[in-house]
Amino acid sequence: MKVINTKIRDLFIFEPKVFDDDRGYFFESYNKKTLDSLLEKEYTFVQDNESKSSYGVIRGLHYQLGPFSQAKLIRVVQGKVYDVAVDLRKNSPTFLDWVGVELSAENKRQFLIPKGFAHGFSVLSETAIFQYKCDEYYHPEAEAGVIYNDSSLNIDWKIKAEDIKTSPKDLLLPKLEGAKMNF
Ligand SMILES: Cc1cn([C@H]2C[C@H](O)[C@@H](COP(=O)(O)OP(=O)(O)O[C@H]3O[C@H](C)C(=O)[C@H](O)[C@H]3O)O2)c(=O)[nH]c1=O
Repeated sequence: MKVINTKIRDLFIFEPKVFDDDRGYFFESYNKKTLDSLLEKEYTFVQDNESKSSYGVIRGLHYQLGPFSQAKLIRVVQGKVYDVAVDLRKNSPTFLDWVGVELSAENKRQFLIPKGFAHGFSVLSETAIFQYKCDEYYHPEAEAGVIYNDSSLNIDWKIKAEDIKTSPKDLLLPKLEGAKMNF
C-alpha cells in the first residue's frame, strides 16, 4: 500500500496494491497490521458505515464532539466523490486548513481522517456508494457540523451550484465562526 502525505499532519491518502488478472482484480481493502505499521499509530475501528447518493449530493460537513470524536477510513466502491477534511484541531499549525481528494471505485484511493476534523463529500458520478470505518460509535447527541458553503473555507465541491442537493438538516448547520470545536 502506498501512503501519500497531505499538507495536513496525520491526514493521509492511501493507494492499495491491486492484483489484476484475467478474472478481474483483488486487493486488501483493510489490514490493521499494515495500517498500524505504516502510520506508527494504532487505529481501532469499531463501526463500518455505507451510504449511497446521487449526483450533486453533498453530505457534511460533519463531525462528533468531545470523547466521541471519530477518526474515519474512507473509500468509494461505486462511482466518484470529492472528499474533504477540514482541520478543526485548535493546536494544529494547519487549523482551519482543508484538503480535498477524489475517491472513486476506479482509483481505489482511501482517505484516513484523524479525530478533530470536519468531513464532507460531493458526488461527482451519477451515483456513488460510500463506505467508511469509524473508530468511535455513532453518538447523535455529540453530532456537530459546519455548513458546506461556508465562505471562509470556500470549498470548491466540483459541482454546479444549481445541481447541489443537501439534507434539510445540513442546510441548518452553522457557519465556521459559530461551530462548536471541543474535541
Ligand atoms: C452517521 C450515522 C447516521 N445514522 C442514522 C441517522 C439518520 O437517521 C440516518 C442518516 O444519517 P445522516 O443524515 O446523518 O447521514 P449522513 O449525512 O451521511 O452523515 C454522515 O455524513 C458525513 C459525511 C460523515 O462523515 C458522518 O459520518 C455522518 O455525519 O442514519 C446511524 O444510524 N448511524 C450513524 O453512524
